[in-house]
Amino acid sequence: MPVGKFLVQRLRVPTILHGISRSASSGSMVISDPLNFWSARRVKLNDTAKTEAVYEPATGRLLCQLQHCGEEEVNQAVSNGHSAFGVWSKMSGMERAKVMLEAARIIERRREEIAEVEVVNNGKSITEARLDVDSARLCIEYYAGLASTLAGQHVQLPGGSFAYTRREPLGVCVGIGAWNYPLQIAAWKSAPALACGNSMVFKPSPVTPVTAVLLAEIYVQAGAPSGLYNVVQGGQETGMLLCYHPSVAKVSFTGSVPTGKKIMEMAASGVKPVTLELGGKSPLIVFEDSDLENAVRGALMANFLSQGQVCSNGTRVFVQRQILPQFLEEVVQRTRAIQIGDPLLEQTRMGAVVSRPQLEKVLGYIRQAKEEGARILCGGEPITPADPKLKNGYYMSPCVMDNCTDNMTCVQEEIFGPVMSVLPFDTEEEVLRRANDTTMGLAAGVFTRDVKRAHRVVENLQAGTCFINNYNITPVEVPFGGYKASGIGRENGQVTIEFYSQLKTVVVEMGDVDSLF
Ligand SMILES: NC(=O)c1ccc[n+]([C@@H]2O[C@H](COP(=O)([O-])OP(=O)(O)OC[C@H]3O[C@@H](n4cnc5c(N)ncnc54)[C@H](O)[C@@H]3O)[C@@H](O)[C@H]2O)c1
Ligand SMILES: C[N+](C)(C)CCCC=O
Repeated sequence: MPVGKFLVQRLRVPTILHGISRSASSGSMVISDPLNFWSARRVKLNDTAKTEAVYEPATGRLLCQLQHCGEEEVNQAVSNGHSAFGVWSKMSGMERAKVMLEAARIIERRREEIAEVEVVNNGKSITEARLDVDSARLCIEYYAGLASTLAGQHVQLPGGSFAYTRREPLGVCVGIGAWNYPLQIAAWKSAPALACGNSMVFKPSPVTPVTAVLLAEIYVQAGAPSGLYNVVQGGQETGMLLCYHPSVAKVSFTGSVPTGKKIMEMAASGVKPVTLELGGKSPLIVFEDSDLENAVRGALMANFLSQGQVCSNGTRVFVQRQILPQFLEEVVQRTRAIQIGDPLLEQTRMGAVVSRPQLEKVLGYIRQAKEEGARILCGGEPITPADPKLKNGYYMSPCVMDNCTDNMTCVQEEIFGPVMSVLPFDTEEEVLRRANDTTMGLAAGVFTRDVKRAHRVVENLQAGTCFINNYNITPVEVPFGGYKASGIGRENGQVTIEFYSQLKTVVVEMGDVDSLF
């Protein structure tokens, strides 16, 4: 990692963020401005609004108070979205691209400060947060590039008549996000939506409400019409108001499977299309002929990014029995070496879990795994870093477990924390059956030097995204999404245009009407 380069950029950036005072050190950022956003500005709700405390995971300190939107505010945001849609949907793709590219340019310029805010709100390391900001920017750039390519077909009909199709936007799209990739999720949803000519009302997770609003300000600064991308804050109630809203054309959701099912039911009542990016319990298969060094690196990337709070994580690591001892030795050694601590420090590779309840939940899974017979090879303990300002933060050591079996809770359920379960296997046929034996199917990975086996295995894996000899790489040019209960639709790549637009067929008669009556 070119840490030196990052450091230089960090020192160069301005230190003032709208409504946020900071100095690049955990425990010092203050967020005072309202976090709801429509009419091209931050909106303070009246004092009767429901509020919720938001914490800094690194220190456990109160970061801000979130005001939840109710029916009146959701109506205002959707109505703003509607007004913007009237303007934006009539602009050419090139005109829309210009605004989006300007937004991308602003994000690039403000990379460091945005990444720092993400760290303070989410707890992930600054190194990872920078990559998330890059992914958000790249996604906006990518869809800006596609905006002017949206086109229909011309179809010749008898007698000189013809038909054509128009690819049209849907209207006001709702985005609802999870807390693990707050800015990236907001960008992965808004970029294709806006490129297609839609407007968006986005609701971040109430745990991580801050950076989605920065994106809203950036779109406005880039020249977006007022109301093009709005942010309403809140939890389940606010989300439900959005899903049921009669003026909302589509819901794009990222979150857990149980919530995804509810979203689908609510959208069904209004016959609205949904994109669902849900959870996973993905397999990573390591064959005995793998490049062991790369397989170990891949297993770490598959389990410990973002404190293990990654939907696509390969948390069921199947290792062919012949190489199990060497694999475990290497994985454990490297896991023990992961630097845990203040997520704003350059050397930190694992920051804080997002919240106290999430930390307790993850530790609870580890306790249960032990009771069910798993052996803890390293980690799995709460940690109190030496720095006194971090003493109330939500830290734990990354955990590797073996002696796992397919029926254990830790192997069946999404833990969403830094916990790797290792399972031995003997044959390709056996591992495929076991890898697919789950209701979910977000991602999967295979490490092998045998190119034929690699492709044969991925062909038979029931997962929307498969990695060969790597893991958790998600370039914005390629589709990302799940099979089975892990989701519906895709994000990223050209195909996502289909999920944010609709086709209108126009039939043109050039002769007389040939009436049967
Ligand atoms: N597939 C993906 O791309 C992807 C990416 C990131 C996270 N995830 C998944 O997200 C989950 C973790 O995130 P989470 O805990 O924030 O998920 P969650 O399902 O609890 O919440 C997600 C969002 O839904 C909102 N919400 C909750 N109940 C709602 C309701 N009844 N109606 C409308 N909105 C409602 C929440 O406020 C939040 O904004 C994990 O399962 C993870 O795998 C998936
Ligand atoms: C960029 N990652 C690490 C693959 C995360 C994708 C989004 C899932 O949580």
